[in-house]
Parts: sequence; C-alpha cells; structure tokens
Amino acid sequence: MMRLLKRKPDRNDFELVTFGTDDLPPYAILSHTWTEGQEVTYDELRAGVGKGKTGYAKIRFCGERAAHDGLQYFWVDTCCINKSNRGELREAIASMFRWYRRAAKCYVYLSDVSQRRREGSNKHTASTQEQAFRKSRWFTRGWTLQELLAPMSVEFFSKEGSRLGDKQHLKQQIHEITGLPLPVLQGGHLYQFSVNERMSWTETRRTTLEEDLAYSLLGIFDVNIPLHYGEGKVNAFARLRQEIDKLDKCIQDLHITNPLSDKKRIEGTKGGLLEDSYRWILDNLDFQTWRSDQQSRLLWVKGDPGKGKTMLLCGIINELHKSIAQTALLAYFFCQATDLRINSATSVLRGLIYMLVSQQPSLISHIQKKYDRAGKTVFDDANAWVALSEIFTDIIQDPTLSTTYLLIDALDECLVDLPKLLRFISQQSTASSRVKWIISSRNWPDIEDQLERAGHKIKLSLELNADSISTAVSTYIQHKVLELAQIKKYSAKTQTAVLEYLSRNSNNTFLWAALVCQNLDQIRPLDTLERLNEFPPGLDSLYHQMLQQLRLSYRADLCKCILATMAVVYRPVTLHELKCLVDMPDHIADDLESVMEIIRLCGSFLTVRNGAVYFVHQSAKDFLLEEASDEIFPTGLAEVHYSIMSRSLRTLSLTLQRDMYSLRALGYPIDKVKQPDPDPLAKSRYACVFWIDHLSDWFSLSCADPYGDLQAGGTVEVFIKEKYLYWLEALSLCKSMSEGVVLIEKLEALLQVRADAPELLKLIHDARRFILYHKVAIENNPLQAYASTLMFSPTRSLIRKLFRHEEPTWVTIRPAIGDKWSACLATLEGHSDGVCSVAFSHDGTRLASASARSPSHTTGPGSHRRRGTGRSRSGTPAAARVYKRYILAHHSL
Ligand SMILES: Nc1ncnc2c1ncn2[C@@H]1O[C@H](COP(=O)(O)OP(=O)(O)OP(=O)(O)O)[C@@H](O)[C@H]1O
Repeated sequence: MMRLLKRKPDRNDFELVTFGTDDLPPYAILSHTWTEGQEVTYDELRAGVGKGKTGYAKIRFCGERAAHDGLQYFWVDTCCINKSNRGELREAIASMFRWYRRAAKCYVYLSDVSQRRREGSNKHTASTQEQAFRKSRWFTRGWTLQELLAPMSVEFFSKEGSRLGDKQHLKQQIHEITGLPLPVLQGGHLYQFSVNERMSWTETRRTTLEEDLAYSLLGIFDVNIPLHYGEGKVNAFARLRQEIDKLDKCIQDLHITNPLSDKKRIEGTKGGLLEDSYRWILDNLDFQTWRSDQQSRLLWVKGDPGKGKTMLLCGIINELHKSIAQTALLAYFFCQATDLRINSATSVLRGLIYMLVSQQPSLISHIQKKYDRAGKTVFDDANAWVALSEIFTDIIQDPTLSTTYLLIDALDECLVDLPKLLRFISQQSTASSRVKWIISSRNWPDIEDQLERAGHKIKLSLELNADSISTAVSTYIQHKVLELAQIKKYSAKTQTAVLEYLSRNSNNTFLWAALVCQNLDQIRPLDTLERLNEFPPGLDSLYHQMLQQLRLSYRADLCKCILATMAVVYRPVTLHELKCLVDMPDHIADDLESVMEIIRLCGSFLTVRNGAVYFVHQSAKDFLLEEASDEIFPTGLAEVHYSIMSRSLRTLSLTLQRDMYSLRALGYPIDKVKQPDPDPLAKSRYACVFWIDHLSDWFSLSCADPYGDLQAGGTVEVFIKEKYLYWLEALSLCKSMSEGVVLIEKLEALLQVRADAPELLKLIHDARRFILYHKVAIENNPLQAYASTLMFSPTRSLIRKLFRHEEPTWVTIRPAIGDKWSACLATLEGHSDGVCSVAFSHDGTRLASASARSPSHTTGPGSHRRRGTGRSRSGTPAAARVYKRYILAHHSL
C-alpha cells in the first residue's frame, strides 16, 4: 500500500489517495531535511490545517513541480505516512527505498541553499551558491543517502524552488561532497559495491535517532530487520551486519558460477565482442515486438552452429543493461556442454536465481525457509531441481519484482535434464507478464517440440534473417582482416585477397571466418596467398584441414593425446591439471610455457584463457568425437578414460598427504581456509573429483578389467588403503564432499557388478559408511578427517584400523564405540512434524514417508520429494516425501 498526494481541482489543497503496490501510477517524490515543528503531519493534511508551516510550502512546491513534469501524483514523507500507526511506519521504512526507486522524479528541496540573495546582491556570486550547495545539511543526513541513490532521476532545487541541476550533471560535485564513488552516482548497481564500502558511505552522516543510521541502510542492502528504537546504534548495526552476513552466506552457497564472469570469459575466449556485428538485432522486428509488446514474453533465437547466437546474446545483454539501468532486473546463463558445472537444468536455475538475488537481495526470502533448514544441500542434493524450481516460481510471482529479463544461451548444451528445463521455461514464460525471456539454441527438433507448448513466444531464426546475418558476418570479416593485415603487415593485394576469400566462403557462419583468421595468424604473410585455398568452406571441412595440419607436426601424437583427453574430461582443465592427465615428456610437463606451446600446435581446436584450456567451440569437440574419432581415439574412448583414471591415481598418490594447507588446528573451519599460493592441490583438483567417474566410464565402455585395477592388490585398493583419509581431506578442501559421497557409492556399485574381489568390496563398503557418517564433520573442518572421525568409528572399521596412526595421541580417554557400524546408515531429515506413515515401493528402491505438516526440504541422499501424495490419519492432506534407492537399516556388518 502506498498513499500518494494529488492536487484538488481548486489547486490550493491536496488530497491523499491510496494505491496497491501493483497499480501505482507514475509519481514524483520529495527529498528534504526536516525542520522541527514545521512539518505538516498526516493528520494535519487530512484536517486541512497547518498551511502556515514552512513544511506546507514544500508540499506545494512538490505538487507544482510534479504538475510541471506531467505527474498527477506525488509523495512527501511528512504527511503520506500515518506515523501514529506503528505497523504502517514499520512497513513504510521497509518500503522506502523501493518507493524512491519507483518514483518517476525525485525533487531534492534544499532549504539552506538560496538563490534570491544572490540575485538581490552582487556579493552573492555563483560561487557562494555553490558553497552553500556543498555545505547543505541535506548531504549530511542519514536517510538522504538512499534518497540520492535509489531514484533514477534526482533534481536539486533551491529554497525558492529554482532548479540547480540533476544528479547526472552535478555528479562530480556530489562525489566530492559525499565521497560516494562516481559509478554509483551514475546508476551503477549497488551489489557491485562491497558491504564495507557501502557501510562507509554513512560514516559522515547523522540521524536524529541514533538507530536510524543503521535502519537507513536497510534499503541500500535490501534487507529487513525489526526496528527496535532505544537499542542504540551499536546494537542496530550489529543486527544489520548479522542479517547481511546471513544473506551473504546464502548467496555464497547458492553460487555455482557467476554468469557475469562467464560472459566476460566467453567474450574473451571468442576474441572480443564486436558491436557492429550484433546491432542488427535492435532493428529486427521480432526483437522489437518482444521488447515492446506486453504479450510477447519469450523470444527463441535459433540457428546452426557458429552462426553467432552466443555473441548475439552477449550483445543483447549489453544493450538491455544500458537501457534498463536499475529499473529492471537482468539475469542470464550460458550453458556449456564442456563444463560439468554449467551444463545441467539445476545449474541454469541456480545461476539465474543467483543473479536475481544478487540484484534484489530481498528475494532471498523465497530461499530462506528451505535454506535455513537444510543449508547448502538444498541447492545440490538429489532434490535440488524440485527445490530450485519452487524457489524460482516463488521469485517470479513476488509482488516486489519489477520488470525482469531472463536470458539462457545454448539450451542444446544443457546435457542434464534439458526436457525438464524446457517444460519449466514453457510454463514459467506464461506465468508473469513482468518477466521476459530470451533463449537460444541450435535448430533441434526436440527443442522445437517442447517449446511448441509455450504461449506468447516469438521464434527468431538466424537462417531466416540471412540478409542481416550476412551483413553482420561481412562486418566481422572486414574487422578481422584489417586486424590481421595490421599484425601481419599484409600487402594491399594480400589483404584484398583474404577479404575476398573469406567473404565468398563463409556461408554466413561467423565461426568459420573466425577459425580461418586464427589459422592465418600462424602463416607467414609471404605464403598467405598460396595457402588461402587450404581452408575449405564449411565447418567440418575446415576441421578436417586443421587435423591434417596437425598430422604434419613433429608432436602430432602428443597433440592428438591432448585432444583426446580434452574431449573426454568433464570440465575444462587447467594447464597444471592437464599436464598430469596426459603422458608428456618431463621437460615439457615441467614447463608451463612448453605445455602452452603444445596446445598452440593443436591447431585452432583449443584455446587457453586464464590458465584453463577450452575447446574453441562445441562444434570442434563434436567433430573430434564424431568425424575424427578413429584417429583421435585409435584404441577407443574407453582407453582414454582408463588413462585419465590411472594418471589421476598416480598424481593423487604423489600429492595427497596430511594437512596439505598447513592448517595445523584440527578444528580449523573450512570457511576460513585460504588457498595457498602455490596451491599444493593445483594439479590434483580435477583428479580428486573425477577419477572414479573415469573409472566408471571406462567400465561402461569396455567389458573387462585387463589390468586388474579393481582386483585385490590393484591400484584402487592400494589407493584406498594408503590415501583414503588424505583424499577426504582434499575433497573437503576442494569443497566437494557431497561429490565424494556419490563417488564412493558409485565405486561400490561398480565393484559389486564388475569385480571379483570380496575383500576390496568390504573395504569400499566400510569407506562408504565412513564418509556417510562423517561427511559433515570433514566438510566443515577438513582436519577432522583424522580426529573425531577415527575415534567415533567402530573399532572394527577397516578404515579406522588402516589409519590408526593418524588418530590424535593426546586423547587419553577415548569414547566407547561398538565394534560394528550401527544399523543407522544415515538420518533422513526434513519433516517438521512427526512422521506418521512410511512405506517401501514394491521394487524396494524407494521409501516414502509422510507427516502432517509440509516439509520444506529433504536432505537424505538420493531422496526425492513429491507433494500431496499421502493423507494424514485425520484425513487432511499430508506432506509426503520419497527416498529413492535408500536403505534405512543395514545388517551386513
Ligand atoms: N558479434 C560478434 N563479435 C565478435 N565475434 C563474433 C560475433 N558474433 C560471432 N562472432 C565470432 O563467431 C564465433 C561463433 O559465434 P557464437 O559462438 O556466438 O556462435 P553460436 O551460434 O553460439 O554457436 P553454437 O550454437 O554452435 O555454440 C565466435 O567464436 C566469434 O569468434
């Protein structure tokens, strides 16, 4: 609810009109400092009294100014809030920032800056007026900080109502007066400034009530705390800080990737974004309809590989960013098949929610209930999709959400649960008229079928916009050729020939042109003309040619080995990791520059950015896996998985040891751990998290274990026996304990099916019980892997016996622990009320439990939540949850 002022028809009086948040008309808002006893209150305005107060002149000024700007309504804090109603006052303080943000105009009335005196006397020059402006009390008050920052349009007026300028034009003076950074005065998003920086903005400001200094920051941090006047400034700031820290922790846990950084990285790896090659979209009719028509909610950009979809979306993001400033929210996500972190439906939702919450932290309220109960697992356990889609749906329905733009690039690269995601987008894109979507993908019939169901959508096919794309590609080629000509010092003849060749053969495909330019960069100018024809039209033909070049290299075998490894790893690897995964001569592996050199020899298939190796494009990887697989994987894909697995184990065996980060204290918390430089785990991070996945893929692709790795005395047994606890510590340092649980389960399942090694199976089974039981302790304090875990494990635990030498010797009285693991494998949490019903599914793989009250989240591993599938005894709907493949009691030990 917001109460606005409106001039009565006789123009000398005002009336108050109440509006709901959703139907607010455009309005102006006043910012000023209060004068004791001179402000017009809510009751006075309603009674039509107080017209002789100076505060009334301010109301009149604001009304006239609003009318001058074509605004019928305006808001003044003195009389639009009924302060005698404490509930309303609380609500108003919580909404104040948003009200200023939504105002079409904010008028700052400076009662201590006068113009009249200057006009009446020659002594008052412009500089004295500027001095008065600089000294104005308005800049020293606490609440006026948000009144300066929240609105888009802030105009300053003198006591007489003369306009002095606006925030944009006066930014340099305001910066000097307040110390506020220029970017924030130019509309930069508040979340881009650190907590401490934002806190420092109030250092020179004052409020009448000391607690208000903290409360006036609620909007700046977009958090809410109950107002306790009388608690004192220190307590108010402490509570504010606590709330901010809580919010920060939740956002940190939500973080899986920062799409903002992904965008910068993608633009960088693709050679920088060229504005002239995407601006055609701004004149495109489909795009314009999507932007302007309220009913058009979903724009689907589709096109073949390398047609420029990703870069186009980067450009659209930039343009939206410029035009919406802070009036709307903008969240995006770039799916990348080559990176496990960002190729699933849950990571897309996580990334979008992360961006939305970072921009409007109050949206965290939709996460908080689930998060408070289950912590980080809410975002990454087996129920993550259910939880995240519920959170997302709630966010989209939030009444405080302004216009929101959501962009998802490369849906075809979402490898996990794409159908779920498409269904979700189809539903959600019709759910709110305030939310607009852009998605992009290749021309895949499956995606087309799924999106058919979405209403209010527009398809934008790059192939059907051939003219625009052709011009955009031409511009791109001209730019690239000019760049090449300057670097390589081409003659005019060569430059023209290159330009002509690229223009004739690109077939409107950016990527083809980009790759040829990259290759030309490696060729001497002298040879360029003769060798131009080596680059055939068509992407696949070009890749064949690049492979042909690579065959001629002295290091062809090593290059192929690197390409094979890169094609099967589950995420891009760093140079440090790569040299441990690939068998290369020591003199190369020991020198990062040499490794880079070898990567350069891999044609233009790979690129290196910030120390990590990437495929230049998904189509390059597809080519190696499909067209060139016989050559790149001569002994089959399985062998590459095997090689990565065995090299990973070798690296881990050499690098893992107790206390790799020199934490010393057994209780050292993971939140305080800082990665040392150099990082002892730099080369083994990938190996740590993925060796079992490669082992598993090796087995699923081949039918035997010819090397005996999974047999008694094989590499796996040796590793577990010698390094298990160090591996757990490393998993904790890599923040991957949850993955560790899944990995060890995977290993046990593999052994049950594929190996004939009962003793090894017992060991792995024990290792699984160990990690399940102690996961939380090790996850929070890495060195607990050697303390509580060992002491609180059963005396006959195989892991405990193997690592007895690591137990703390100073504990003289040890807890009495049984000799076997207890029947309780793990505790499933989540119900908020007593569980009244439990049932196994017929095939014994699922367990359903129900309670009378709705659970907010399930934490059990492999659990899956469904709503309303049961009834409580009283006949009212019960909350039920289903635990998948979960065994509660275990009797084999
Ligand atoms: N506006 C642009 N500015 C600079 N480079 C561009 C631009 N558009 C395309 N390119 C170049 O073309 C290449 C291919 O573009 P992009 O990756 O956007 O294609 P895509 O359609 O997303 O491909 P795919 O769907 O196969 O992933 C980029 O790597 C880049 O080198």
